[in-house]
Amino acid sequence: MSSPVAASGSYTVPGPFAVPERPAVLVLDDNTDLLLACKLCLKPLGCRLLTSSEPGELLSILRSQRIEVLLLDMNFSRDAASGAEGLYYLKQALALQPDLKVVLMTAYADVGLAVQAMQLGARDFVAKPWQNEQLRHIIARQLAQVVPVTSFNTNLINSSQGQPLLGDSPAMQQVRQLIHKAAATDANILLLGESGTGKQVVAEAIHRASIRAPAPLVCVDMGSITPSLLESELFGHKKGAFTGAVTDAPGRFRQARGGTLFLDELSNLALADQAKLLTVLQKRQVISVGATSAEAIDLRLICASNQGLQQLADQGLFRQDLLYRINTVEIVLPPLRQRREDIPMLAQYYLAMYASQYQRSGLQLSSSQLDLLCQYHWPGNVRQLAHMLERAVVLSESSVLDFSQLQLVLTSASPATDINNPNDKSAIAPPLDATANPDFLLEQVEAKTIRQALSFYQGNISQAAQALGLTRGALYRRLEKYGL
Ligand SMILES: Nc1ncnc2c1ncn2[C@@H]1O[C@H](COP(=O)(O)OP(=O)(O)OP(=O)(O)O)[C@@H](O)[C@H]1O
Repeated sequence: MSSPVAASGSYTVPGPFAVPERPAVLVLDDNTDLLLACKLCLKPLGCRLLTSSEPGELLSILRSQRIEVLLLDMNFSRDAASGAEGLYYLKQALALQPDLKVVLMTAYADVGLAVQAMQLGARDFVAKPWQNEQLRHIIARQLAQVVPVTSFNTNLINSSQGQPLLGDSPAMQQVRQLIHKAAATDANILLLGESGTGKQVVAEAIHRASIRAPAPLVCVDMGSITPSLLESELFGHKKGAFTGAVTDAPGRFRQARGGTLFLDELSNLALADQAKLLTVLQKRQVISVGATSAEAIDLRLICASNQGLQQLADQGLFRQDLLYRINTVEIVLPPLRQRREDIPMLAQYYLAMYASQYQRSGLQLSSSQLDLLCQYHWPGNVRQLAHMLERAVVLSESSVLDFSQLQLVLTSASPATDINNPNDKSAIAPPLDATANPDFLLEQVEAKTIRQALSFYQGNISQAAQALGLTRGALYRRLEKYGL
């Protein structure tokens, strides 16, 4: 890829991916050291950066120039800790510029304040002290909403604007370091880890932190593509190439031109299709179905799998040469039960997010309930935790969240397990108790069948969903419901 960074430092990606004007981020904090740290941290995003230590200047800055994102401290006066000043300036800023994307800087304990701020219109918050990578992702996520990258309206492409990668445990710090190193290169990356550990979040983070960020990130769930259409979906087709090909279609490789192609659930690829993918990667050229000439491709490839691809290669189910081609950098996402110290932060984040979304102010997480969350073994990882918080926010009748209404077995902590290891069954939750209420028998049967399907397909969500006649989304909802 030719470098898109011009001498001025502005992005000049040609063609449809050009960014018309650099958006501006204003950082407002009375600590000048922190302002400098923010400048250095956010510089790689390529946006215009303004800083001010004078909250009184906020409105005049907003009146004098276009600001897209405001990173706002909550306390300015000496010894102030209530956050009232931050809320005051937040309201003022949004009254003047309602589409301003405000990210607040809070202390960890300020979850109530963060909820209040998000209800007033703040878009996100970042807990101090932050990891640089985390702050960059949070701001990049807001910028992504004002700098439209080319998007393709199909169900194979994730339309979300991204999710900050949370977690400061030693395991996640190692992941961040790898992301940082890999993002700076154009290397192919393989993301491994159980379902729900954040592989897609990491893929988005790598894309956003890379030089290819202004171009599209195209996500393809290999498990959801009909095998007979795979070649056409990935490489495109010419009009008339087969019945139903009524127009030319570019295919995902071309759609990701200049950017990143994320192939999720790669273990679902049949051996014959693996050979085709390998040829494309070796030659760095694609040929549409029905076309006669090849076209060069320029993209970064990120692949993901919740099954160990080396194990599959050892069993002859995955091509070793393809594995070597895609795993230049390999990042293994740890299961949540192996980084329990991240659970409070994740729980608070999702509590604030869903409380804001469902307009439930004043919700609290008691320390005993938080302990329960920290003890649970979370076979569905962060996805399950997020769903659990959402459900608790919706169902809770008092201001203190209560997880007892949820049909999850939160009482027993299971040992650390590896879902990629077929011999390791301890990630499976204990069975629900039918004797407590015979009406649940039908649900028991459903839970058991799902467990069997998961065990049979060795944790492969797409294959299990297909075998059960469910969409992946419907299967995820059931996994969460039964605590599987
Ligand atoms: N570190 C994290 N910080 C914040 N949210 C996270 C994190 N990891 C995962 N999530 C959330 O959990 C959910 C699942 O994440 P994601 O889709 O990235 O998992 P995955 O490993 O790709 O799962 P699958 O293998 O099933 O596709 C998403 O809602 C995502 O936002």
